[in-house]
Amino acid sequence: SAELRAPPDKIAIIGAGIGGTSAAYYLRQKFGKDVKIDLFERGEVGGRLATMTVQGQEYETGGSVIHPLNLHMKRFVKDLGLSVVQGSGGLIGVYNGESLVFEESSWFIINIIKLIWQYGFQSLRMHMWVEDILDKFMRIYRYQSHDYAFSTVENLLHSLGGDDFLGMLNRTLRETLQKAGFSEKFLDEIVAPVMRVNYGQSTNINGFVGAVSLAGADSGLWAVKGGNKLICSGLLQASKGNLISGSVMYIEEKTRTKQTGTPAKMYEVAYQTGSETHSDFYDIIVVATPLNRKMSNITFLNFDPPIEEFHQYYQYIVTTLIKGNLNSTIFSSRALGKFDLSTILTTDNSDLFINSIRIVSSVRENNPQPSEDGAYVWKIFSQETLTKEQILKLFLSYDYAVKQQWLAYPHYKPPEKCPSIILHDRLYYLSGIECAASAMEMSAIAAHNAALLAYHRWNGHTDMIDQEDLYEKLKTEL
Ligand SMILES: Cc1cc2nc3c(=O)[nH]c(=O)nc-3n(C[C@H](O)[C@H](O)[C@H](O)COP(=O)(O)OP(=O)(O)OC[C@H]3O[C@@H](n4cnc5c(N)ncnc54)[C@H](O)[C@@H]3O)c2cc1C
Ligand SMILES: CC(C)=CCC/C(C)=C/CC/C(C)=C/CSC[C@H](N)C(=O)O
Repeated sequence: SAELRAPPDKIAIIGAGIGGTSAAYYLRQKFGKDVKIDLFERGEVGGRLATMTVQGQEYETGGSVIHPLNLHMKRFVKDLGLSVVQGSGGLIGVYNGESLVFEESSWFIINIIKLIWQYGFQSLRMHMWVEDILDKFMRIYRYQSHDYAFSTVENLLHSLGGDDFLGMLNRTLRETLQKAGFSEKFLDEIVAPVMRVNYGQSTNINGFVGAVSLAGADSGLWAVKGGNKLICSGLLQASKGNLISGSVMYIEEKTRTKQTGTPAKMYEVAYQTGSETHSDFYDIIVVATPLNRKMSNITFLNFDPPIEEFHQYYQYIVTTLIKGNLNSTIFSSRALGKFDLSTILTTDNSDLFINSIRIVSSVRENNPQPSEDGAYVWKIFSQETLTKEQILKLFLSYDYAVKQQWLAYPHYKPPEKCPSIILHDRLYYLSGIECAASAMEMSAIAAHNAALLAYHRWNGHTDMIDQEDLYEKLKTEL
């Protein structure tokens, strides 16, 4: 086996969302029990995995659904002894501002006939297109289980799907699907509404995130019982990481004399807790938050060459939870009691003030439970905060409304140039993977990769980084 250097004394992780906490978990696995791991978090553990309470029950307001083939998330749930709840099915409709252009039926066979009648076999072809991409995407688990790491997001994607995967970053989903022969009607009425509910954007997002978004409309989606953020607190605990509640302000490289008496290059992390400023020194840093002024506001001081400024614009989205009785007549002429849709998606129509609205279950239930008067909790995604007039238009009556604003995910604008993972010698950036696609599993994959990369670079194992033709090489291994 390859020779190992003494492990680092101290590692800092900035951000305790799913990216930061899974990085702590994998770094502990790689570097062993003696390294001190500090996680800096200025808000809540969980980050964009968060819940809000409506009349005593908690509901997801950020990252909510997990794909059945998201193997890191599945593994965390198993290792941490958590339970899952299955995504409730329910019927979906698509509203274009005037009428429902597509409406699911509770009869499976009627649905199939409807889909074929309206769109031919495009729905089936779309399913196969996504499945093919997912199939290649799954190669990452094999690479990571053999400890291989990548120094750029582009190298990682190339190892999974070659030039086709990189090409998807450079073209819009619409262009990609048009080339594949999908009709404008199908793109407008089925694909665009899925992009709006999942990423609050149009079909002009890059093809890769488009495919992830379509996977997010697959069946079998699940969530963590009690809230997805339980994974983050669980990983933090399992990794024996030390949580520091504070906001990191700057990082600077300095030469320090270690306890052994030898001088070493270390990173100073300066952070604020309340009105006090503190600082500490680290051998390795993993940045697990999007690096831009609005989101993390971290300055890199005196680096030579300087660390580039990141300007990725993040999409503003509002999640509103409302317990009430929907005024279904604005979507359909069907009598109030006969309206049976539980999700309404919308087409790309700038006159619409919502992206989607759907009935949700609390974090402890498999199925949504109405109150005695038949009111459900509805989750609405919108580009702006809903006004009282808009809420009154949507609901015949409502008891309660709460909202959460997000800079949710990158505003995708292909061609995408992904930020470097290696920002400096021992300074790693995990959130750059969101340029390809933002999802819980993407952050977990980036975290595993960053931990492997940090470990191999620390030990000089360059043969474990950016290996080409990995798929072919590993095919022959047992
Ligand atoms: C409304 C919404 C719905 C979504 N739905 C889904 C979904 O259904 N499925 C899915 O897979 N994904 C979904 N996502 C995406 C998913 O939530 C994110 O991709 C994922 O949670 C990102 O995790 P992260 O740890 O990389 O980043 P974050 O969760 O953003 O974590 C970064 C952390 O760093 C902290 N931080 C920032 N700056 C500093 C600083 N200077 N000092 C200290 N701490 C700092 C922040 O407070 C934050 O907690 C959704 C996102 C949103 C917003
Ligand atoms: C990373 C891979 C291969 C799959 C992830 C698929 C997935 C779960 C995508 C969802 C991404 C996302 C940002 C969803 C936001 S909204 C979620 C849900 N539709 C809701 O209404 O709350």
